[in-house]
Amino acid sequence: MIVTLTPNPSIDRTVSISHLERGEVHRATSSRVDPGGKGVNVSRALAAHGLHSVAVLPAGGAEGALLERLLTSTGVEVLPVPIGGSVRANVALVEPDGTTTKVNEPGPTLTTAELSSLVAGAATALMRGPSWVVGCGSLPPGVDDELYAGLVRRARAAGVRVAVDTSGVPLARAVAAGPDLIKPNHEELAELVGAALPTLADVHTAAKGLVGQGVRTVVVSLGRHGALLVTDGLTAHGHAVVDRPLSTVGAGDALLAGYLHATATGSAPDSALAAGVAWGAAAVGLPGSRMPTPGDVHGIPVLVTHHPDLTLRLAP
Ligand SMILES: Nc1ncnc2c1ncn2[C@@H]1O[C@H](COP(=O)(O)OP(=O)(O)OP(=O)(O)O)[C@@H](O)[C@H]1O
Ligand SMILES: O=P(O)(O)OC[C@@]1(O)O[C@H](CO)[C@@H](O)[C@@H]1O
Repeated sequence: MIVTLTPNPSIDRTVSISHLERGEVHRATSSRVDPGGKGVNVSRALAAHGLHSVAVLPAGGAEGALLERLLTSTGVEVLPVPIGGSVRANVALVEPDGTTTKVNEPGPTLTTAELSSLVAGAATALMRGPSWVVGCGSLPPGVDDELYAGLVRRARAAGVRVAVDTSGVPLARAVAAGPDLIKPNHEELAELVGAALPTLADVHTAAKGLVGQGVRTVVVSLGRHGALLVTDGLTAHGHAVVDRPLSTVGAGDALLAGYLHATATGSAPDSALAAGVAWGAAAVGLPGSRMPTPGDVHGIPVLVTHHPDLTLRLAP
């Protein structure tokens, strides 16, 4: 069983349009609604692969009720923490070539009592002895930047492996607490280390530095350039080609879920990287933030190398 903590979940509406024109009225060609938020997506992907997942999240308002209903119907066990505000709604505008423009609301302000209940909810789920606990996504207004660092400390005290996928100050604080895994994308890693990282060599050096600071595993997602795994004794790069990208929303969450699923079922880190890259590539080929099933992932060829071309220049 894997526990996810999503402090700022969402209802994701994905709207397909023929071409984005600033300031114009657009007629959608189709639209879909998915339960959203990074940890929610990790839970959905795990459930789609038959692994039990418990999603801890604040729930309130009509969107919160919809989120709970949609998520439960995917097989995820939801541990909702009631809040007075309403869960946010995020919108993605997708053009035919897969170009995605996203608008994310800040989310409801959590009161001190609601935040305490959320932390207590995560602690209760930890007591159930999951193979991993994962804290993912942005923090809503009113939530302390220390939230994920606190989760890392609690999980370590409970002997549970802990992963964090977030950005900015909350990520820096979590790193200082020494998590087992972080999954920044290229931009989040650059922000974390305070430097532009134009080549794979730069990304590798930055990830190595974080391992030196006490992060056990760094998995950097690099969009169409795949993902780089760095631990104390291992560097591996995984890559898969996607011919027709439909939507990249949630691809990083699918990658993380694939990695966690593989390690939870006994895979070594480099095999887990291959699984993660396959799940991420499968997600890119699906509409909206639909999470891949085993059928979607099956047969996707992934190239894993321990000696990647570090001179590779990464697209911004
Ligand atoms: N165009 C693409 N072609 C092939 N694989 C892709 C492509 N885009 C993403 N992927 C796969 O999905 C993974 C995650 O993508 P990305 O780096 O965009 O994550 P992210 O920025 O965290 O996304 P999100 O926050 O929307 O979940 C990549 O590491 C890669 O394996
Ligand atoms: O605003 P955050 O918390 O950074 O990201 C939220 C979000 O964009 O992330 C998921 C995709 O990774 C979506 O389901 C959701 O809308």
